[in-house]
Amino acid sequence: MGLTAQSSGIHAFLEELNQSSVKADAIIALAGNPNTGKSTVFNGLTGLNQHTGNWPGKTVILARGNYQHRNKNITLVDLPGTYSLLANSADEQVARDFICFGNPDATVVVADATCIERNLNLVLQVMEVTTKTILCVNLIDEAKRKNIAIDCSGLEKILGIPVIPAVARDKVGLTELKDAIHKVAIEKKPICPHPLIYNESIENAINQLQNDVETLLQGKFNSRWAAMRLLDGDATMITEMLHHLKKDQRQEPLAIRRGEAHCYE
Ligand SMILES: Nc1nc2c(ncn2[C@@H]2O[C@H](COP(=O)(O)OP(=O)(O)OP(=O)(O)O)[C@@H](O)[C@H]2O)c(=O)[nH]1
Ligand SMILES: [Mg+2]
Repeated sequence: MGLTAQSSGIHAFLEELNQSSVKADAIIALAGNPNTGKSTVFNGLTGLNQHTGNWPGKTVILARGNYQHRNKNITLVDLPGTYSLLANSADEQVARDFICFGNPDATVVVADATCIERNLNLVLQVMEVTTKTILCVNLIDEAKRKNIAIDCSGLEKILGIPVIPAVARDKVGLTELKDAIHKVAIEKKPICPHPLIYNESIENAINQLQNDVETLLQGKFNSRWAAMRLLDGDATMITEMLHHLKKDQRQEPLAIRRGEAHCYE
């Protein structure tokens, strides 16, 4: 596919996904801190049905692959490892842009059970962008070896999202993960991530901006999260949002559909 300045990045990647020979019933982002086992989860789910390519316009390699579960075709996108959505590197920008603007049907964050606190930073950020977040707590075997026990059902209650324990290297937990993805991305099972509440002055500033931001974005992406990025003065994010809005005025959104935001019980 020929690339132009306007078709580089997220839009070109979505066009490529759209033109893929396998038509997806759902597109799932696989995110997480570096070295948490994302690719092991990806390989465990997709087997040999994979394709690796460059993110258009950047020297970042991305793998995407497919699997079938309950007669549905699921496409997984294995994103580069990232500590934060407040992107600094090209890798982090790619992961951020796909989660924030690619509108995946669900985002699975793979976390390392041996250092869950550090990993939860990204989980909380993803939950601020999308309600359709699933947490996969991987490396449970390593955690056990270190006498660390993770209370996944407790985490599920605190966060308000599905939490699936896994040992991806031994394919443990992958069926449960596929079931969770099915519920969120295909059945549109309601999820209500518990929102992070900031101190009063920050919340006031967000509230002041959010209505105007909502008018501008018209539901294209999360207005609370966009208002926070404006308050941050995150220049690369603001540029990307503007680019995304201009692009949307010229053409209809591509293959990725908007899901409904509901509550997970
Ligand atoms: N013990 C154990 N090791 C695992 C598990 N899952 C993955 N690993 C190992 O952890 C290492 C990193 O796994 P990857 O799948 O490459 O991790 P990643 O998140 O894709 O890494 P980056 O793409 O570099 O961010 C590899 O050596 C895997 O074999 C697990 O559940 N238990
Ligand atoms: Mg990897």
